[in-house]
Amino acid sequence: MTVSIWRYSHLLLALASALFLTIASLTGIVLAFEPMQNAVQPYHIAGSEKLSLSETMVALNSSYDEVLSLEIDANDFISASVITKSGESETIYIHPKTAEKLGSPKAQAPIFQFATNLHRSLFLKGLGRFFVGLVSFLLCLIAITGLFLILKRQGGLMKLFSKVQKEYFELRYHVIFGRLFLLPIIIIAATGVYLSAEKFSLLPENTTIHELKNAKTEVDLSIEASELPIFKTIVLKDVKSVNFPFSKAPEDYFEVSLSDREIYVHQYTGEVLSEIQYPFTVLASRWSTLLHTGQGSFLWSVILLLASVSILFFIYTGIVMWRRRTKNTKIDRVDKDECSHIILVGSETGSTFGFAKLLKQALVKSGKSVFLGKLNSYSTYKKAQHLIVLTATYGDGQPTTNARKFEQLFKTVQATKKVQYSVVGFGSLLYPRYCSFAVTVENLLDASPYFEQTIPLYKINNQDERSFLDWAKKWEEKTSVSLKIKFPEKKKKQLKKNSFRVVEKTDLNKDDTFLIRLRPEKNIQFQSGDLAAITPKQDNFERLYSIAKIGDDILLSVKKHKFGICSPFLSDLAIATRMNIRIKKNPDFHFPRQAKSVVLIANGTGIAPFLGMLFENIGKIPVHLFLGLRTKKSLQLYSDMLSNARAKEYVSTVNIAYSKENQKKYVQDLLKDNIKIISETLSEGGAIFICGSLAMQHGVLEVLDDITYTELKKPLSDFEQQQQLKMDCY
Ligand SMILES: Cc1cc2nc3c(=O)[nH]c(=O)nc-3n(C[C@H](O)[C@H](O)[C@H](O)COP(=O)(O)O)c2cc1C
Repeated sequence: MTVSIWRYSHLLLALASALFLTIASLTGIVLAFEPMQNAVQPYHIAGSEKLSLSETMVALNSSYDEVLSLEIDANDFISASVITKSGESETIYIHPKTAEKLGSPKAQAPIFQFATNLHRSLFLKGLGRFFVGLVSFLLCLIAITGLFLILKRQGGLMKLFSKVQKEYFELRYHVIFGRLFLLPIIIIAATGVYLSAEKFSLLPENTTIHELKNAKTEVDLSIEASELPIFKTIVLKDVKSVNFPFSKAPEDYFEVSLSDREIYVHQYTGEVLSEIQYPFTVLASRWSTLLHTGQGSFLWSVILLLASVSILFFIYTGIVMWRRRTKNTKIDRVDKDECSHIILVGSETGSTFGFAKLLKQALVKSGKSVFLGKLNSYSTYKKAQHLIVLTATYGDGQPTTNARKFEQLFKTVQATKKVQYSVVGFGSLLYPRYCSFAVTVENLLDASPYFEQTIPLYKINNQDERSFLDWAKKWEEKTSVSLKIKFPEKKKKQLKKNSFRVVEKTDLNKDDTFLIRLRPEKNIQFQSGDLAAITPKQDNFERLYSIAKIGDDILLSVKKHKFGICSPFLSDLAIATRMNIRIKKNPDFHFPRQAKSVVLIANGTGIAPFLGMLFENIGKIPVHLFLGLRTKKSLQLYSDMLSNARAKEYVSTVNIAYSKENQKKYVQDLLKDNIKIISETLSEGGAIFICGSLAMQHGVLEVLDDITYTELKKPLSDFEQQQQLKMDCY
């Protein structure tokens, strides 16, 4: 079955039951506290499970006038109905060894009574119980469809717990918590269904009845039951309840309920007069109650509590995801034949539509007429000049549901005029066939004489906004159409501002690049690879720079852009100037001191974090640096630090490619010359870090993919899933 069918089933089931599930979860949360509260009552005596029933009987007989019954609940609290020496009838918790009264069972607290009624029947008696049973069944189906969706997303059972693709918060944590709470939720739902089925007598009835043997009546009446061998061999752990004989008459007997069977025992001979093995339905019912209510287990009630909270979280995040998807996929009605710019989208969960809408807005702002549609609606476009395809890839390189017909349509719809095209692939490096449907579309368009490529296929990992802006810049340069794409401001976590002082700054080199060293005025915690968020005085926009930690200072490598704002601002700072910087932790980009080996790949100013990381390599693990620069002179800025690191054996090899020297070389070429280092690092679980421009990242990823396929017979995605690939590109 395709992903979309699972997804729609999951959504429909969830929508159908959301209200009842909310009530069931809220009351479930309240009810989870009941077994927790019970479990901490002081009525359980450690080690009592190992005592024999006979020992407790002796203690009871000597302490009370008469004993009517004994019960051991899920918390291992032992209660007895007794008539005391003063003739009062009482039900009390007892000490199993001394039969001393420990307390009295209390009635259920009103809050738990209320929650139980609402949880079980919504105060609607039979009808309510039916609904609750039905919703439990739907929850089972939701969990099962959810499991399939997670398996599809993660690439199978073996990868269930591997890295989850970076997405917006609600989707990402729907998946992360989904795989964590799936099992408890299935258990809650299945036991709920079982208990409801039982209430509606849908399960086979337990019809076995005791057939009593003829009990001996000529017996020695002086024998104490507690002395009988049978009661000495039964341990309290196995006892559920005991009904003591009504009278001393030999015809009256003990009714003993054990974990797996019920026995009637002659009170003078100990003979088993009848024995019934509990059928499966009784045991299943007992287990369902325990698992559904958490009775007797503090830990399980905590898990039930968390699972109930998680259901509310799934309802909330599910609604956010659904709203996002429907909002993004709403298409406005514009005549396709009137537009000069056609944007066609392949999107499953709506995020690609989000990008397409921003693109459309930017084009409209530039005075273009734009049609935005799905790839499945591909047709002829009378006035089209540009076609831009933005498409995601799903399920091992397949198109999205709304792009499935495109290939067929493209072959049958007869194009009528020449159109410029550009394809943007949205995908994730976690999947072996990265953006492969976009490649299919690119190839189809490329092969058609009616379509002419504006810029080559551009692949975007994890809906990265910076990459989309990079594509837009490239497209803009080629078409001279201004694209002012603005992503909506995200709510940023307010990071603490720290005051820094400029302590060192180099002159600009030939590439207009400089190093700037800033010292915090207070002691602060950060690491190389973290990000410095800098807001220049001239505007209010924050820029992120990957930092090196040198001593306690931060070191930035900055390229001054003529028409930039932040880089000229930094370049103009005088020594000793104070400024505020927020430090954003970037734990996925920290040097792994425990790794067997590390490869660092950078171009230009992307070397900055590595300048700090090298000096963290105190264990002197093999570290190979691959660096792409423009000219030999570009290296001067970093050469002292690199020589120092080499002298201290913090770096094993430094490989540099110059793109503007006679022998033009890029960092990708260096990797091709050092296949062994790359494949060994990956196969022994080491990490590869990439920092620098997005264009470099694209080239490097292609080479790495080739190396893993040819050398290790695995796709690069396998290593991305193992979190061996760490990237910070811009
Ligand atoms: C179940 C599933 C399968 C996926 N398969 C691939 C794949 O084979 N190749 C790829 O590059 N990306 C794959 N992705 C990633 C998506 O293409 C990527 O997240 C995309 O940005 C989603 O866009 P949308 O929200 O518009 O559907 C997959 C994602 C999911 C959830």
